[in-house]
Amino acid sequence: MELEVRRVRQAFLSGRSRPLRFRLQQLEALRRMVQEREKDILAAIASDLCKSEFNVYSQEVITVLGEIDFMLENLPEWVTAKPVKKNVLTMLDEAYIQPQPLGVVLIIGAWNYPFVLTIQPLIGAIAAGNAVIIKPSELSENTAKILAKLLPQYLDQDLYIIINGGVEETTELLKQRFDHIFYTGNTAVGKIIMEAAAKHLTPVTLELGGKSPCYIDKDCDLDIVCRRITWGKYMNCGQTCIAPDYILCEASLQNQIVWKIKETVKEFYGENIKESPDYERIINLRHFKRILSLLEGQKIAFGGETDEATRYIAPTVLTDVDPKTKVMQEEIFGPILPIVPVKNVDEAINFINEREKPLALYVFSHNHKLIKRMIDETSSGGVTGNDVIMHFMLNSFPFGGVGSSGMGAYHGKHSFDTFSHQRPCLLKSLKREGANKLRYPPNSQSKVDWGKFFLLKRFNKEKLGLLLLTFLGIVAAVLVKAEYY
Ligand SMILES: NC(=O)c1ccc[n+]([C@@H]2O[C@H](COP(=O)([O-])OP(=O)(O)OC[C@H]3O[C@@H](n4cnc5c(N)ncnc54)[C@H](O)[C@@H]3O)[C@@H](O)[C@H]2O)c1
Ligand SMILES: CCCCCCCC=O
Repeated sequence: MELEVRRVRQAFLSGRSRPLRFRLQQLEALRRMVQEREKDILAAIASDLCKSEFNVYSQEVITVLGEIDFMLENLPEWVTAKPVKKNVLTMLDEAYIQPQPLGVVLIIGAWNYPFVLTIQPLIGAIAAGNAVIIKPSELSENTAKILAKLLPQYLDQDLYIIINGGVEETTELLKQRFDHIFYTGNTAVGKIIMEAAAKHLTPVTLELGGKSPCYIDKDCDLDIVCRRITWGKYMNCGQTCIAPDYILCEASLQNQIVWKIKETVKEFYGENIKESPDYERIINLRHFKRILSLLEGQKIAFGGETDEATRYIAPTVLTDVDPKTKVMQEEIFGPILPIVPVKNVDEAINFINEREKPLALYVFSHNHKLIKRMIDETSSGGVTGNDVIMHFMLNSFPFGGVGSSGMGAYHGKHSFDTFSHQRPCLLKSLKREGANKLRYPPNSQSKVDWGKFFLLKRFNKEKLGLLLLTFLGIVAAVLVKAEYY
């Protein structure tokens, strides 16, 4: 590992990842890889998650291609230095912010959307001019293999390398020094990553998980609400970081919600869900057993059928769920949807605020004020009102968690910023030394007064015009004198 990281660092130090033209070429090459090897990529992801190729394309590939296009279009503007507002002390200087690459970045991907969650941060890291080590999740092994095969065929082989492996390899990798670590996965491992990063004072972006609540107000169109929730909950068999984890609603709505979700499940996946090309499977036996254990002691309103051999768990809804039970203590990350009755919106807000900050929050209501109130009085990584998942799709939004659901964010310009250092650059002249006398010792009351005048704006406004004119006169005189000599 040490040798590999050193090789990548050497490549970064060569400076070739920095020019805009090079970054654009690499992003174009990545786009070519996705387009030319689409079939191989679709097949690998489809086999990891028992997913139809249509679903792979619309859930992962489209986002990657959209992100590359967005970067190609905007990067020339983002990389340019931005002049900043100046103060009296710097009014004659050049002052700007220059985004610069951080250096060697480690990206650790997750298995549930193994392509987009690995490649989308890579796009940002390349765009910002970094060298990158990519560690895909070992659980989606076919995607990890195809990435290891294809990336070196299209991208610079020294600047962007892929290291495959599990916990042992990741642990070894984390001993090395990076300039940024970008991790997607569960909160427990997030803490391991942060601890390892702290040893080198390496900044981290942690894209973690949590229990994302869904509040359904009684003033809403339940048919539409249940259709949207059903789509977001059972997509990828519930293995989506921003899937609605549980529903909060008044008890009187519970039966209708159950019935409408049941009908929608039938409409989406047919009578025989196992046969549906749109219904995925649980990634492995460990997760399958973990999810089954969440059903113990619960009232199953519908669903609950399982098949260990194929790791099938039917879309399931639980009613009258006690918040103290296991299903409400950990992120479900599977196709089980508990409904927890609450008295009203106040109780729902308290319920959310008493728990860890979720990655997403969903509120359904015709009442715009109620949605705004929910937003104002709670905290979560992102919010969508009257829908689910959709805030992930808008790349002008920063995507990320807050509190235990993560830190930092990415997508679009936010990715570029995450992987850049915003370097303040102040360029002064060696002339005009007279104007600097104010800050050199010996200090005095009059210098302090002038400092207050210029920097703190503690002045009598009526005299401002006169003083400003005097000051400009002095500056002009100093300038003329400096040029003359
Ligand atoms: N915020 C997001 O964008 C996002 C996206 C996807 C998943 N998630 C969250 O991820 C979780 C599910 O993914 P997961 O954690 O099962 O993914 P995972 O098991 O694939 O782990 C993610 C990465 O961590 C590495 N890893 C695992 N154990 C490790 C250890 N002990 N030390 C060092 N590295 C280790 C793995 O090799 C892998 O590359 C859920 O909580 C979900 O909400 C979040
Ligand atoms: C179209 C759905 C994409 C959702 C990606 C969510 C990333 C977290 O798991």
